[in-house]
Amino acid sequence: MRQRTFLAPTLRDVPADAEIKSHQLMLRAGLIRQTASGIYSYLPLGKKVLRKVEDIIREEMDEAGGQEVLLPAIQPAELWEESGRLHAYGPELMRLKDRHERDFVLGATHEEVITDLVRNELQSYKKLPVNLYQIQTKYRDERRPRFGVLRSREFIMKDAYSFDTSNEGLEQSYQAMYKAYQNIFTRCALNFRAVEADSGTIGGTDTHEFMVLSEIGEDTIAYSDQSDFAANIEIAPVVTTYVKSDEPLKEKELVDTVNIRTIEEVADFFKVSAAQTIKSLLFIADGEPVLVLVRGDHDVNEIKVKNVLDKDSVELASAEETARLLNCETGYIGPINLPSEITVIADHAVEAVVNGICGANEKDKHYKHVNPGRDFTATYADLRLIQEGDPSPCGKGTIQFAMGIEVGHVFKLGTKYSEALGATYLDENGKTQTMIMGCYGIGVSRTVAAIVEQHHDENGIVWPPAVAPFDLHLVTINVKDEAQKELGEQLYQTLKQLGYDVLFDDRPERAGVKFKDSDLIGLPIRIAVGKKAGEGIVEVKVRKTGEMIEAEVAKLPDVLEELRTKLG
Ligand SMILES: O=C(C[C@@H]1CCCCN1)Cn1cnc2cc(Cl)c(F)cc2c1=O
Ligand SMILES: [Mg+2]
Repeated sequence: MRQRTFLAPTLRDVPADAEIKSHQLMLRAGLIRQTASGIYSYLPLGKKVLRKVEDIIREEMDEAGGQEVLLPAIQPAELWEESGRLHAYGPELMRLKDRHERDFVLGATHEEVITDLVRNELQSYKKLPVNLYQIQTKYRDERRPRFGVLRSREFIMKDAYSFDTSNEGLEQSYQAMYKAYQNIFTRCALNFRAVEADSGTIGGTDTHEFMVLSEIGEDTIAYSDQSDFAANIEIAPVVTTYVKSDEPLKEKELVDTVNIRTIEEVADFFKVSAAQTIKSLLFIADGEPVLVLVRGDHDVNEIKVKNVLDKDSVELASAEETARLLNCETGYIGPINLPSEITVIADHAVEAVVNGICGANEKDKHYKHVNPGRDFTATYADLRLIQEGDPSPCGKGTIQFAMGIEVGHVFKLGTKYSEALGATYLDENGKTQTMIMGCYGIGVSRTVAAIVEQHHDENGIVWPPAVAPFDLHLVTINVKDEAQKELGEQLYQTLKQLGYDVLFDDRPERAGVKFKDSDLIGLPIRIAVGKKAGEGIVEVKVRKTGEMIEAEVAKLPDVLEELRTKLG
């Protein structure tokens, strides 16, 4: 490809609203351009990388027994009505009407569509198990799109769906996908971890997220420093055991605490550590008020609260709701003298508090010498966020944190959708059975951004060869010099005949501009045709290491072959 006509508009300056390196570099190197908030156009360089990642995904999915399909982005609302999800999603699910005023949704995911297809086409156990996948654009109207294509409103996903006749079958499908994901992200040269995760709105049981380690990741991974345990902090179990002090229980006492609201203020006022205080948060779970207690030095894990209560929606009560239900403001609420309709659940750590402090459900008042069991009752569960230094739930080592970008998510769905949509088959005894499903997603466009996050330096992107938009960057330094021009043109043909995908910088630009653009675009190897063209000598540079080699043109094929083997 000749750069003179190639659409790769590079930018010298960092665009103002691009906060992270991958967003900045994908704009500056001419891979993407924003069309609207959270909506991007892929220019040729970006599209070529997308295709490389997609091809790696296809190879591994096909190898794992997947069959590629393509499902519609415009989905009849009736299917979402059948699954019960049409009204479960708010504005994030984009909706439209056709010319006949019929309702449709823009595909945020495809459980309904694929289950509808399978229920119509597969009726016998002989045709199962099956794994169908697609690589397709998804639409989710994120409230706050950010970080370029990492969190956009239109994005490319590989989504796969497996259909089995037994839980053992599902386990095999799940493991096959898990292995395929490990291969995919390894081939994309990503440093990633598979972590135990929460199945969220989709339901189902086991689920793992594939996280690319990165400081700008939005997810917190809790991992053991002495085993391969790793989990999204949302579900990482706390196994700490608490020893109750044997100090004598003192009489509960009501204390004036004017303007003393936060845990820090309370601990400071009573000259105790935060671990001596009880933090109370009022939640509304499917419309019912629930008071959640954690020790003052811990934080509530809202996903654990939701899972323990087994409710569809669990939200922190607003200040108004708190005032209405407890007749005081949030800084003074507590588990004592509660209206009877309010359930109290507490983290295990609270049970071991002796002579603690908590809000008195009265403005400017706290109780001290509070003792769980004597002064209030609660149902105890693991409700707190795990912290660095906590013992690992696997029993070996202690927990450390790392930030991650979720690029993959695999789920055991079970019969949630096949039940709702009646995807059944006749088993070997002619009995009707419900198919057992799994679903498996990869954020393809997000993976491209994650690769840039992990593969760049101060001069620009450093593409791993397997996903680079071109294999080689051939640069004629001075196109006005006959010898350089001639050799450049000749090498362009030779390298293409050797099977290399070559970006040829034949532009009448100054050397400095060409080298800056070349480092920014970041192809693995650059061949510069310069002053020694007359002697048949070119300069070969390895982008990743900066290594420079002067090579005779005749030896270039061998030099490149050697580098290709070394670079992988
Ligand atoms: O998508 C999944 C589960 C798996 C992920 C892998 C591939 C198949 N689906 C979960 N999820 C996430 N956000 C959503 C957003 C909207 Cl607006 C929606 F309507 C539905 C969903 C939704 O279902
Ligand atoms: Mg996910």
